[in-house]
Amino acid sequence: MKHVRLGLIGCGVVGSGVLRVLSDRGGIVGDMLLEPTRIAVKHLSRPRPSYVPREKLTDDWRSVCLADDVDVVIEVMGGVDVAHEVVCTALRAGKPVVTANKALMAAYGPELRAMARQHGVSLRYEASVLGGVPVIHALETYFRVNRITGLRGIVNGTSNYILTRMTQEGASFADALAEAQALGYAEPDPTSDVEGHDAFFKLQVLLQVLGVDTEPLRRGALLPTSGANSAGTRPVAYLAAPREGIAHLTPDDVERARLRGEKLKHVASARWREDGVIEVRVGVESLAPTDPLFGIDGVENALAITGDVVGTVTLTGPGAGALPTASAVLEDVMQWAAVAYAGNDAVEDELGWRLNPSRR
Ligand SMILES: NC(=O)C1=CN([C@@H]2O[C@H](COP(=O)(O)OP(=O)(O)OC[C@H]3O[C@@H](n4cnc5c(N)ncnc54)[C@H](OP(=O)(O)O)[C@@H]3O)[C@@H](O)[C@H]2O)C=CC1
Ligand SMILES: N[C@@H](CC=O)C(=O)O
Repeated sequence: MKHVRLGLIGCGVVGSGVLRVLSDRGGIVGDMLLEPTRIAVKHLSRPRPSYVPREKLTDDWRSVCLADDVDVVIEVMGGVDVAHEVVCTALRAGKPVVTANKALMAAYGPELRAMARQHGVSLRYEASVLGGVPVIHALETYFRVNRITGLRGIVNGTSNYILTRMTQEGASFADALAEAQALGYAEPDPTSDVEGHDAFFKLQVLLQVLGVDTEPLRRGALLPTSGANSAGTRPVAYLAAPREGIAHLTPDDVERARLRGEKLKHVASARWREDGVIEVRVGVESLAPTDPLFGIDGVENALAITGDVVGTVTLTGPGAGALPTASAVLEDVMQWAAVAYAGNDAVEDELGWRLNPSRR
């Protein structure tokens, strides 16, 4: 049995979820023994669940990234600036990294992937989009025959949970948000969820996986009235309308949609145009029962991927929460381990093909 030593940076909702899964299974996942050897947190004295090995806690994340007894660094602390330093430190030290951090990947994805390649190590981020649903894996390894022409989804569990509770139970926005926080769905700062930032980050990560230039999105750039054509070889994405969240919605808005037989949903979408420009929208839509996203309720997420040959394929599943996200994090660890320990180079080639133009 192969022994894989994990260094966790962060032990909140997601980090604790990872430790709970490992504790429940005695560390054995497939043919690997996964052992958390070091765990970095911010507040050493904070109460933790019983399955968190307190003797392994430190408030020095750098020592975890550089430790000889850490084979893989798992970044589940959130935020951007320190997380960026964490991931760069680990990659430069030759450690593979698994992260759940979409804010980080939206801002620094291209740089971090390049750094990982330069140092010959793996960087995986399945948990950053759609929680437990393997959508990044699907986009990286499948859809080669198809030219993708559209992505459309409900990609923020907190917003969907709030809107569902308001629609079905008449709950107040504040109560539903408090529930989403208690259930571990919301970001440490839930403004990111309810103002649409989180969904926007996730769409940027997905577009990056598909080789799209997301730099204008990072700047919040709206589609120029002219001259938006892609001059280069890569498609370029722009916002077709300002990003919108759900925080401005009133109970009356929700009720009016319900009386029409519709539901208000927070939807993120990207549409590929013939001229190489991709139009991105992140905002509220009133969905009719015929819409494939109409039945996606609660913390459930969905992504409809449209290809020119297959038509539309929709992936759905739990979009947030400790265990679904821990599942995605540990699947990434196992994906890396399959390459590193089983010598299965084909897996690495599969996962890297779309990001490395020489493999296209
Ligand atoms: N919650 C979810 O459902 C999902 C979350 N994610 C992503 O996962 C990441 C973590 O989210 P979540 O677990 O909910 O967040 P939490 O706020 O629950 O946990 C954050 C953890 O990071 C630790 N931390 C913060 N700053 C530092 C620091 N400087 N050094 C060391 N540790 C630090 C905190 O320490 P302490 O405990 O001491 O405060 C805490 O343990 C985010 O990027 C989020 O976007 C992705 C998918 C789903
Ligand atoms: N806060 C996020 C967590 C998962 O990415 C959400 O609600 O979707």
